[in-house]
Amino acid sequence: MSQLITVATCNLNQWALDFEGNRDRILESIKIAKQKGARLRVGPELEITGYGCLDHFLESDVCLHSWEMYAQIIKSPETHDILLDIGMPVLYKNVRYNCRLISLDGKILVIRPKIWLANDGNYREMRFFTPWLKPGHVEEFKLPPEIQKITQQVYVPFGDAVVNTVDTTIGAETCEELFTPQTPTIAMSLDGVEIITNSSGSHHELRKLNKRLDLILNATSRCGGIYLYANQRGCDGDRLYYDGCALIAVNGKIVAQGSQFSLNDVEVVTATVDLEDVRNYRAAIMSRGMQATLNEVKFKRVDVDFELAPMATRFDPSISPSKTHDPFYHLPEEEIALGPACWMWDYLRRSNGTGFFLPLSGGIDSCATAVIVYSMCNLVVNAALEGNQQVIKDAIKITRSDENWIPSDPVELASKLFHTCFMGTENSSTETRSRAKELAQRVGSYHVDLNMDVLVSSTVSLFEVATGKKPIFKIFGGSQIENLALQNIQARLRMVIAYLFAQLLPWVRNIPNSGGLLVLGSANVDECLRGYLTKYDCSSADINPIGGISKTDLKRFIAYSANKYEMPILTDFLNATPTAELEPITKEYVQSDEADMGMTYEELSAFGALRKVEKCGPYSMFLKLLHEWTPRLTPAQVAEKVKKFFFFYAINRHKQTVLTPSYHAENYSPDDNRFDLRPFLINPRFTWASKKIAEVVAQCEHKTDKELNIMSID
Ligand SMILES: Nc1ncnc2c1ncn2[C@@H]1O[C@H](COP(=O)(O)OP(=O)(O)OC[C@H]2O[C@@H]([n+]3cccc(C(=O)O)c3)[C@H](O)[C@@H]2O)[C@@H](O)[C@H]1O
Ligand SMILES: Nc1ncnc2c1ncn2[C@@H]1O[C@H](COP(=O)(O)OP(=O)(O)OP(=O)(O)O)[C@@H](O)[C@H]1O
Ligand SMILES: NC(=O)CC[C@H](N)C(=O)O
Repeated sequence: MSQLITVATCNLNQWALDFEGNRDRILESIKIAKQKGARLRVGPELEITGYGCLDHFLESDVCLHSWEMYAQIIKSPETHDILLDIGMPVLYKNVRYNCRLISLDGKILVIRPKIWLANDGNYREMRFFTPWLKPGHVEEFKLPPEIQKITQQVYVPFGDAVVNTVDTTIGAETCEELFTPQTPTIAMSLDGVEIITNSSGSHHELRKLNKRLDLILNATSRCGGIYLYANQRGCDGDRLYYDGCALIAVNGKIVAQGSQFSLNDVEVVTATVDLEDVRNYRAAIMSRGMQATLNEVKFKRVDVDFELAPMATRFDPSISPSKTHDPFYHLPEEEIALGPACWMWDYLRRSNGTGFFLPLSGGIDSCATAVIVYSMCNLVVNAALEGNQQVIKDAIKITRSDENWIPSDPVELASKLFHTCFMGTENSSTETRSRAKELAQRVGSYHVDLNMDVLVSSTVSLFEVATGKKPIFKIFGGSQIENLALQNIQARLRMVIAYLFAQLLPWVRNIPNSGGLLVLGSANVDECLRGYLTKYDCSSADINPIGGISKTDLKRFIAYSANKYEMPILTDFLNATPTAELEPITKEYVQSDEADMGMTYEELSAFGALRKVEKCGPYSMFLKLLHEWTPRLTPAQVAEKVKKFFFFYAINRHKQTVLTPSYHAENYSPDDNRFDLRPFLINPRFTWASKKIAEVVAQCEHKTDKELNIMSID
């Protein structure tokens, strides 16, 4: 007979160190889970502190406040009558662990420390936590005195134990553990654990969700079982956007999937599932049965007198199992429209900002940034119309609006919080100026159109007076160095103007009690990688929503937005050649990004992925591209391109150290702060690798060893 149970997992928008806010969102999720009839509620990893506290985890205050919040949660009668799986750091024998605390009715059943910590890419868990390197091992943990008074317990099991209810067995897995070759799910499921919880702090990256879902579906398809995935969602204080997508899977099929991007701070996902389905599924696979019989890992079971299916002995026609459905994925262009927009909203409300200021050039990148702000305004309006009180409250606070105001039109909202500025010089074309103006009108931003030639010429004159030398552009006979200096001064002055306007525009507009605006930067990931930007110019902003996105993806996003938001002006941006407009335009010469860089944006994406994702140095990148790009290019041309890429990457690496914090979106991001740790003084000629590349080129060109005069390299 079927044994139906209702279980809940959730996406919570936690904020690092916001103990009370985090507590309230946890309480809210428990309340909703109970209202939906769930008997088990799972929350995200380190939900009490917020996942991204980083070195704050080293402060004993963080553990103390975690216990204080935890005590308030489990002591409240509203959180009783449901099994709770809550995440926080715990200090045991002076060692800090990243833990799950499973409790019922104000009593702790088990504390399960994370065994396999996340320590690559964006993650540094080993800096703050020690892994519990003893799978299956359990010890006794003496609770802090204040907690003893609340739970009436002195010792609780600490380690890799599972919970036995009257009717089933539950085990916890934490985020990264799902990504390991030998996931805890395998041993637990072979030992008869039927429900596995996974509490995550997992960030968004374009096109990554399928990896997470594949792992969950694959694990539950091979092992059978009910899998509850919980995740943090939102910007909890840095470059990452945790992308929720809480879900419930049974035997390789999804029965409930929460949203990936949303402005809802608390989203509870429930499903009604049948324990008998797990048993039937597993018991029908004989090979699995043999492995289970031979399995030596026996988990300590912590018994609790509680049923997940209290009515199982009687058929209840009002309860029916949730239906299975296919996984849902957004298109990458939708991910760009939604992820950075949600991140910016969290950033704006949590930084107590008044709005954004964006230097709008009439090119693709700043255009994409503007459209993301517009997308944010759409999300806010939709959430407000759905009655999201938190969003309405935040919107009123940010825009200093009347307390009865409800955002109902994205253009109106943008007109209150979004400011754009075209900063023209004599090198600007009328096309870029008018494109910027038209886009600003369409999205509703408060737009300033100015000319800054007087500023540029007076700065150059000052230099002339001080040194007696006058730099001139290359096309008028100047040297490369003069040409660069004349470009950079325009770009850098734009940054100074941007900060001045960001500070004073709300004052100009008589916005009451306003602070300044956050300055938005819009250098894309490829420009950053190649260093095709001026250090401390408009790329130096407060935050950059597109700094982790490739030019190719930004173009796809603009094409998608032209339809989605009915903005025909966006096709003009797509059709324009990307140009910095820092050099004079003549009949024979118009500056172009790709010509200037000596490589295309498409090539940059390929170099970027090979360097970072495939871990290629110059030599192995050359070998890989040799297979891919010949015979379209000769081996010598491939070698030239690879060397050129590494040359510019190396000479400009220092720029990464001061890049504006950007939304992390791309797996080949060169972000120096967290994701791509490299030296910033590198010999750009990579001499030894270059010799080895030359050797292969010669070999391909059928030259003899003698002709080559090859050095011994073994
Ligand atoms: N290893 C190292 N460690 C630390 N600093 C280092 C350094 N090497 C140079 N530097 C310093 O870096 C500075 C040179 O870098 P930087 O001032 O950026 O100047 P630079 O890289 O020489 O020129 C900027 C480039 O960006 C291009 N660009 C394209 C499109 C748009 C824009 C724009 O801004 O709108 C710019 C522009 O055409 C030009 O090719 C100097 O102060 C130099 O001393
Ligand atoms: N005329 C301008 N007015 C306002 N801002 C500008 C102007 N030119 C450049 N900027 C700012 O400086 C940034 C870098 O300039 P750059 O010319 O490199 O742009 P880009 O990378 O081609 O981006 P875009 O496609 O937005 O022009 C732009 O994204 C924009 O924010
Ligand atoms: N918090 C974690 O363990 C996260 C690591 C994991 N690889 C992820 O990206 O989801």
